[in-house]
Amino acid sequence: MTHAGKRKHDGTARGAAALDKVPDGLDAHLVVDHGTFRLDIALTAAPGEVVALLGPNGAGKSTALRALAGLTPLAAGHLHLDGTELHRVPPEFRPVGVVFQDYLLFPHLTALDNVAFGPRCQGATKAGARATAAAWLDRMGLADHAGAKPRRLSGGQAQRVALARALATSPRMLLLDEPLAALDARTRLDVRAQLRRHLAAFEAVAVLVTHDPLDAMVLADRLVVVEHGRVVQEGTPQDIARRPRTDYIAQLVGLNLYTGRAEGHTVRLDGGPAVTTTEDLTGQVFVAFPPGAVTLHRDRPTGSSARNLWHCEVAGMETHGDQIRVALTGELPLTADLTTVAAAELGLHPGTDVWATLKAAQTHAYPV
Ligand SMILES: Nc1ncnc2c1ncn2[C@@H]1O[C@H](COP(=O)(O)OP(=O)(O)OP(=O)(O)O)[C@@H](O)[C@H]1O
Repeated sequence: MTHAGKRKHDGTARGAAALDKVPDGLDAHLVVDHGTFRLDIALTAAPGEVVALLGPNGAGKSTALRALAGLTPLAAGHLHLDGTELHRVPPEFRPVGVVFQDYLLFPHLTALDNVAFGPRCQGATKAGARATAAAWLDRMGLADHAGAKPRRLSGGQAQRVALARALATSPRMLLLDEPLAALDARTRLDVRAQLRRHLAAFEAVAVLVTHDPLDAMVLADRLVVVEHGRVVQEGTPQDIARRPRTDYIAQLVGLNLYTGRAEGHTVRLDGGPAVTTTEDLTGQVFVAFPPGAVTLHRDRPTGSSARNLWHCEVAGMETHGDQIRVALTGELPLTADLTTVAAAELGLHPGTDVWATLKAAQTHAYPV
């Protein structure tokens, strides 16, 4: 992947001038006022980079995407794409392609004419636009469906036509709103893999909005997590999964997450007990551990090598994949994953008194 900031410097005056140029890609500060809801996020993306806006319902993701597309006005901030101020460019003249959640294909046009629509609007001849559209449909593996009307396309095919339609205009920024949300689970798997390949081949900026962490992690190079109209964390999927900074993200990636004050290998959790960790830190920290790292016992264990031991009560249980996810309250509220056999052997039910152990090596502490 290219990166906007990394420009070659040839040491000449021209090289120096190029360095002064505003970097290519997206540089936005989006402020949108919806009365009771205010969006205020900074967003950057380099050409070739795929950025996912991830967040719970109502976080402001669609509002951000609409602002990027020019469909919602900015109350303040700026919107630069490849050094051009897009803010004042009418939506139809922006070099931006949008794939909407329900694709919004023209029902009366064939797949080919849906895709040809953009190039035609950009001034291509009818034959030229159709040739461009045919090439895109071919690239999407849809050459055989060029003459089909949208109602005859499957969800996955319609999604690819919508993507082809957005890409056929050679946009400098591709916006995707919940690109896989309209698909059933089986189709989703295939379409996700295809979309990943198309996004990887796309050389300009791509921003996608999703509340599905798997879509975000698979499709994006970088995640920007939005809650209540603000960015709460951004980074690579790996970094976010390893070091969540809010409860929402911790739940998303399936980790128990706490804050506390570290002194060496001991973290005194805010309003809770101490946790022994392998990291040697000082000051405010996060402590995270996966539910699968917790072991439950009916009797207080003796001789366990685990450094952490808490007295808890089962608050609830639910199936989680092929495991049982147990919610615990007590000394430390936490979630534990057990095999069905282990849960049966322990005879767990809401209200059961249990002891939870956790090895220091399975915790992860990092500065706030
Ligand atoms: N045109 C509008 N006028 C007033 N309020 C709006 C408008 N559009 C969105 N909102 C409000 O802005 C907030 C953010 O909505 P938005 O659709 O951007 O969230 P989201 O993160 O995309 O959520 P979802 O995942 O449910 O689509 C919500 O509280 C919503 O009610």
